[in-house]
Amino acid sequence: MIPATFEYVRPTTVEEAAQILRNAAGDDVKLLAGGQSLLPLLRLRLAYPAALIDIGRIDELRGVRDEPDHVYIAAMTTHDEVVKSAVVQEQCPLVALATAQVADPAVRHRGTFGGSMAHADPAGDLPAVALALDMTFVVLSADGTREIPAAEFFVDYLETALEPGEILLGAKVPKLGPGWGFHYEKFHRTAQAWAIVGVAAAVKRDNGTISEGRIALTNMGTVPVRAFAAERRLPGVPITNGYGELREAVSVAAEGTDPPTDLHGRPDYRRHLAVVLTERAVRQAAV
Ligand SMILES: Cc1cc2nc3c(=O)[nH]c(=O)nc-3n(C[C@H](O)[C@H](O)[C@H](O)COP(=O)(O)OP(=O)(O)OC[C@H]3O[C@@H](n4cnc5c(N)ncnc54)[C@H](O)[C@@H]3O)c2cc1C
Repeated sequence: MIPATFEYVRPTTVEEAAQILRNAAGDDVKLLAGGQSLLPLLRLRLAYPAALIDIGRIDELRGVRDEPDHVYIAAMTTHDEVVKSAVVQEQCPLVALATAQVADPAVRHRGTFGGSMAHADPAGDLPAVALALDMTFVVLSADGTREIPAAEFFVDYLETALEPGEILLGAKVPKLGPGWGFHYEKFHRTAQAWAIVGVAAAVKRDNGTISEGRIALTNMGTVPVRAFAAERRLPGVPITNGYGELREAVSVAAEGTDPPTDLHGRPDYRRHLAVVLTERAVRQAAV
């Protein structure tokens, strides 16, 4: 289908984009990042904004910065740039591991880190990573910048804590330091498909046991979910070949989730997958 008619503007600075957004208050205006989620919605006429603000030419919204206690990933950094960033690979490898599993190379060259977070698709791979790593989102609002912890950012299906007129500038990814291992386990039909269920795991190892773990689940509800019940059971689990204690610890991984029913599975199937994939993710992260 052909999208409904819309105005198109392409600012070159964040301030210009913010001004256009402010002037358009009340009108249905959308930011256009990589277009990989928004353009299909337009073509299907599931969205028909009066205007699109293309932020693709704003240089200050691109890039990765290595700061003393965090890595800053700017919103318009493409998935491909994130995967290839040496800073991301070294300082926050979970982001690189998960982003490498987003869609296919064509989508990764256009789609952006910030677009994935702002779109907040529960089947998207990066929101769960944001939760597992306790990222902080940096947002430009009418009164200046404000910060939103990942735990408060994803509000509902395709809905975030971003207010109308706000622009996601980027995210701070805390550096977790030595001893941590990471893995993103994704169960999908084909190599480039969306997750039926995904698991982001960060595990701290200490003298042959797990001393701390963080687990977040993709597509187990309308928003990504932290598997706190399983996390609480991880400290003290030995990292051995048998892993009987690990299996026992992660058996509660799906507790508190509300997975969807769709063509790819019912909630009980997804809960089963969440447990199996959590065991795999933690095991991989711990070695
Ligand atoms: C075939 C296909 C397969 C895919 N498979 C996967 C997959 O397996 N895993 C996965 O995680 N994703 C997948 N995606 C989605 C992809 O990751 C997109 O990149 C992502 O969902 C949206 O990013 P974008 O830059 O294209 O944003 P856009 O589509 O341009 O925008 C999405 C939404 O976010 C808003 N927005 C964008 N940037 C900002 C900002 N800076 N501030 C405020 N609001 C903003 C827009 O207004 C819009 O509402 C797939 C997409 C396609 C087309």
